[in-house]
Amino acid sequence: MIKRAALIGLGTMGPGIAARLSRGGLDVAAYDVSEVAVERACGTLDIAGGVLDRLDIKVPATGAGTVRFVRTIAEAVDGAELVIENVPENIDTKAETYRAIDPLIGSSVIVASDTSGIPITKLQAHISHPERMVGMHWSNPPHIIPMIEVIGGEKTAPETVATIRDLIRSIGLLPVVVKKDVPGFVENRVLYALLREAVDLVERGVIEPEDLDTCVSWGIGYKIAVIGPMALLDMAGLDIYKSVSSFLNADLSNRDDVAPMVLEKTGASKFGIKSGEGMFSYTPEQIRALQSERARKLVAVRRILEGRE
Ligand SMILES: NC(=O)C1=CN([C@@H]2O[C@H](COP(=O)(O)OP(=O)(O)OC[C@H]3O[C@@H](n4cnc5c(N)ncnc54)[C@H](O)[C@@H]3O)[C@@H](O)[C@H]2O)C=CC1
Ligand SMILES: Cc1ncc(C(=O)O)c(C(=O)O)c1O
Repeated sequence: MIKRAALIGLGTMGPGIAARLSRGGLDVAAYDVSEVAVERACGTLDIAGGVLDRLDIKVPATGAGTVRFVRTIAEAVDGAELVIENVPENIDTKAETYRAIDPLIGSSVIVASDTSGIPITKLQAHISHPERMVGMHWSNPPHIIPMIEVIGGEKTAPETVATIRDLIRSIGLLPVVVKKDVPGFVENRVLYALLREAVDLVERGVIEPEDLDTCVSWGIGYKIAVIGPMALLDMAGLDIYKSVSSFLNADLSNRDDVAPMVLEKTGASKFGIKSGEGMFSYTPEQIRALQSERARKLVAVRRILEGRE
């Protein structure tokens, strides 16, 4: 079983992934090109650890692993059996990272990408042992959300997929193997179908952003955590779905570019929480309060869904 992992990229996702892997018994060497990112990651590890305590995530009998922050990519991958690439969602940045790693690792090392949806087949073109490359798509916040997609590209060996699936399972997480390497895999195809429609409704003035969130969170969201989409079809009745989809599908957003509202905001550096303004505005105090309130609620909901309270 894999014991030593390298984590490359410590932005939004990295610290939570490091915390969860070490709680599962892995020793993690963590690296980022940005000193600021490393400092922030150091600061958030303990917070993530506290959340894992509240989730009752136990350490294995062999003991907890460690997180070691290192200064070079070579130190990070030295001795690692698994390298998790977690750099920005840009194929050139990812390819550059693989080129840096490639001469430093042996042919038995698995390289996993946390890409949100770039096909693994495209990524593995930039590495000399493509059979050892796999998608390992965590969901944000990664120390709280237990599901991880596992995706093989055209050249991924089935054993590589099986090893990552088994690793995820062995540390108490929920692997879902995606059978075809489609862009966005499954989670983000479903999420982006929802987000495209949500952005379109707000942009067309059908609803205010706050009301859109109330509608989706208390209508669909709350329900869908308990009853998944396939089960929901049976609960509603396929006859109803047939009738509604016969007129509604044609009216849903089929935009195939990025919505103007999103281009306008990103053009003005309004990225959301990371810049203090996006769809909504946030002060630093509000961000801290929101993050702890969200973690508290997600922990409580997860404990109930797992039948622990
Ligand atoms: N933000 C999210 O909700 C989710 C993101 N992902 C995916 O995970 C990956 C990372 O996403 P985020 O953490 O959100 O990105 P981010 O932009 O917050 O962090 C990326 C980090 O990578 C670092 N970096 C850039 N080039 C590097 C290099 N050559 N070597 C080492 N570090 C480097 C940056 O300094 C930054 O700290 C992306 O592929 C993204 O699509 C996956 C699931 C959810
Ligand atoms: C907006 C958005 N985009 C991508 C992802 C991802 O899973 O890659 C997420 C997420 O919640 O994890 C997301 O919210």
